[in-house]
Amino acid sequence: MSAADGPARGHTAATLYEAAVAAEGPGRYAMDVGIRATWPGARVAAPAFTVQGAGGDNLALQHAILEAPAGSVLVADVNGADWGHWGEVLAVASQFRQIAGLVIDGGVRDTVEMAELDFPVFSRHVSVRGTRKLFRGALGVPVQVGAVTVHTGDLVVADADGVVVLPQHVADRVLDTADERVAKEADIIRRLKAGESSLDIYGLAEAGRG
Ligand SMILES: O=C([O-])CC(=O)C(=O)O
Ligand SMILES: [Mg+2]
Repeated sequence: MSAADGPARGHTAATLYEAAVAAEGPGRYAMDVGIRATWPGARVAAPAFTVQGAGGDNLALQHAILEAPAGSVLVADVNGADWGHWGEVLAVASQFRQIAGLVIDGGVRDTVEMAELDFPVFSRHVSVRGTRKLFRGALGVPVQVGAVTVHTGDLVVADADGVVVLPQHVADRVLDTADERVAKEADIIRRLKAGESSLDIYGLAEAGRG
């Protein structure tokens, strides 16, 4: 488990999504599938610091880099706009301040450089078009990102499968449920490797017979 996995105890986004549904019932725990890792292997698990910006402008993001606590992940709404709001320069600035990554409902650029920097970024678009720097936006306010309302302090876990957001008041319960789920799956995998079928293990042999 790397330091970046600490707040999520090393659990994946998919495990935490299932654990959230099991522990809390149906809800919007996952961003829509349009918000994706911008480079293979990108992952982040950290508390959110929210940014309300404007499409085609990255001044709010530049302020957020200075305001966000070390260890947080920036979660930004720029209205889904397909400009390159973020790139190598802002990633380097963020790393200097120990910001853990970026999730943005909009576009970014310099994705190869961000992979080389090992700076995780999740975005709706990748775009070469640069932005204005005029709108200071609002920091730390609730934002709508990937169809989820995100508050500063929510636990964000993002990987190759997508982005999960856990409000602070449910995070511990969901993490405990995820621990149990992983232990159960380890046992299922052990039984599969011993030759049992998934239908028998899950009690599905007669399912769907009508
Ligand atoms: O400079 C910008 O506006 C965005 C960018 O490409 C970078 O951060 O490298
Ligand atoms: Mg650039």
